[in-house]
Amino acid sequence: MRDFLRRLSRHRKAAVGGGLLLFFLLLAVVGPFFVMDPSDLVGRPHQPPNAAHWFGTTGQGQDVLAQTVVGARQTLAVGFAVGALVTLVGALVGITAGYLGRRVDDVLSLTTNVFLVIPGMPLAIVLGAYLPSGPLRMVAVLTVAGWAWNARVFRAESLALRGRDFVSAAVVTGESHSRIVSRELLPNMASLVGSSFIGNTLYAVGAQVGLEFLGLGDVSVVTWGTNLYWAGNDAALLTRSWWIFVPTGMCIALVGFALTLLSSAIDELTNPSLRVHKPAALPASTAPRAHLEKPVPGVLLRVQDVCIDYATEKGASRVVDSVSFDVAPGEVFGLAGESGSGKSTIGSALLGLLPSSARVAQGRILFNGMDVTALEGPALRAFRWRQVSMVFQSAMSALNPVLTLGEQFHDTLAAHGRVSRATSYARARELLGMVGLSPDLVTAWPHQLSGGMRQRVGIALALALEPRLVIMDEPTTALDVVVQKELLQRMVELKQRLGFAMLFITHDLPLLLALSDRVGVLQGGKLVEVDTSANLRAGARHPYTQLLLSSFPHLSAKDAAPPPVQKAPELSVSRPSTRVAAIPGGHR
Ligand SMILES: Nc1ncnc2c1ncn2[C@@H]1O[C@H](COP(=O)(O)OP(=O)(O)OP(=O)(O)O)[C@@H](O)[C@H]1O
Repeated sequence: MRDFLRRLSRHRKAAVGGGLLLFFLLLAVVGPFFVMDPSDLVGRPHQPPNAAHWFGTTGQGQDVLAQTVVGARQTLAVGFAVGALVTLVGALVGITAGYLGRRVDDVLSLTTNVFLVIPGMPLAIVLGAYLPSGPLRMVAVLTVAGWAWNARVFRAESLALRGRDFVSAAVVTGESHSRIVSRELLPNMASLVGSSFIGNTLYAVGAQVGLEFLGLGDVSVVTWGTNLYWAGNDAALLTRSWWIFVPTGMCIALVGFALTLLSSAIDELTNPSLRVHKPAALPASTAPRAHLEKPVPGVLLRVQDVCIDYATEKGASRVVDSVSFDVAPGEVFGLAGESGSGKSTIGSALLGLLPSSARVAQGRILFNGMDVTALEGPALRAFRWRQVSMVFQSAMSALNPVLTLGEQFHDTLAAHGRVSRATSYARARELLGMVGLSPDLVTAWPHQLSGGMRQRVGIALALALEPRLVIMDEPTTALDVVVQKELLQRMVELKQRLGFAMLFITHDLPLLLALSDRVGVLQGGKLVEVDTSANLRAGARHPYTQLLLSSFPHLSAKDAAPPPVQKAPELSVSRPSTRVAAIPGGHR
């Protein structure tokens, strides 16, 4: 929390928004002591700004400056009170419904939905007509009209958090509901509470001014809303007395602007994908930008001295360091290394899929002589999938949940040329059959498939345009060993049939040795060893490769003795999984 507040204080939008808001708060608290009574008739009506009345006078001869300053007090007080109450009631109802579920959720959700279908403004007008006048009426009316959509947001968030491991852990350790809500759920919703409060305050200021402008507030009290009400009543527009409503209008707009900036700053600080990194965080790329050169015979992909940096708050962080390797046409090249060694980052760079916070700072990635790092726009889109495709790590989330499989194939094929739906579906059937699935699944939805089936669909999609290289980024993670084995067998058969090259990324070195022609081993972003699988099996040279190999259990007594391990320099190896996959003709 302290860290968040420190970052908030350094955020430019938060500083501007917070500064503006502080100014208006000071104006509301201290300002009224320094201006004349806003109700006194102090001059002639409709006087433009002059030395005695800096903002001029109203249609009745009151001082506009005094009305603007004094009006801030009640408007902001009601705004913040409603903001806090709407957030509190919404959070209470939403979290209770989402966390407790079942009956409680049914009742609270029904109540919330009833309030949601009643339009807010008419509800506020009706309630306003019956409640006794005064600022408390405004607070009550706006809270009743505004809490429901907030409850929806909090319910959704607590439903998402309720299923998380740390909440389950708290439940099984016997913690009380109130403790789980206050210690586990609420701290994880701090940013939502903050941005909801600011959004609700913005709603409250706008709705309050709107109601008062319509004459539904207490018109005898000076607020920004009643200032506008009286400006309308005194024909300020007809008499072109702009000074009567412009100052109040400007104040409302500036408070809205300040609250929006604060809300946006909280979003940016709490949502990693919105974080803005200073351009200075990444040094200029020194990668040459040659677009095309003569392809080298026997080399399909050439990764040449590639360095990749991520922009972080502490500056550029190098996660791939001077990596070089070649992949020949039809070859299976394995990239191994512990978690975080940079494997997926390299895979993403090959397809131009690095996030905006990352960049190839040095080196070249040549695909058949074409510099992939220099590709942009339509050229990059045409290159992806037709030349190089990818099977993604997460079988569960790689498919679009709202499209049938046939539509996803059609999307892929149509993105690379005009193709009728009938042709796409025919090709989809053929590809599904090729990966061992029933062609009839073309009409199925992703949620109807198991993890293994979805990953087969992922492979079929990757082969749809017959690319020359397929990147397999941990394609069998989260699948059991039997499905894993079937899937890899199928991939090997397809590779032999179709002749594409494969870049296989995994931390499972024995699996790679069984599957690949050659293997490169990454440690901390550096490629420490590249050799044929046969040579690595016979005896890895680098201590890190030896350590990776020795960390897997062996099935036969002969293999049980690990290869001699030298002390690995600067090494902290997280033990990879103990999966052993038997591939036909593969490793041991
Ligand atoms: N957006 C990012 N910003 C900063 N650093 C990042 C970002 N994404 C990844 N990294 C860092 O880059 C390094 C390499 O990550 P990468 O995902 O390529 O590793 P990996 O070897 O594929 O790991 P895994 O097997 O767990 O997927 C890691 O240290 C990671 O923390």
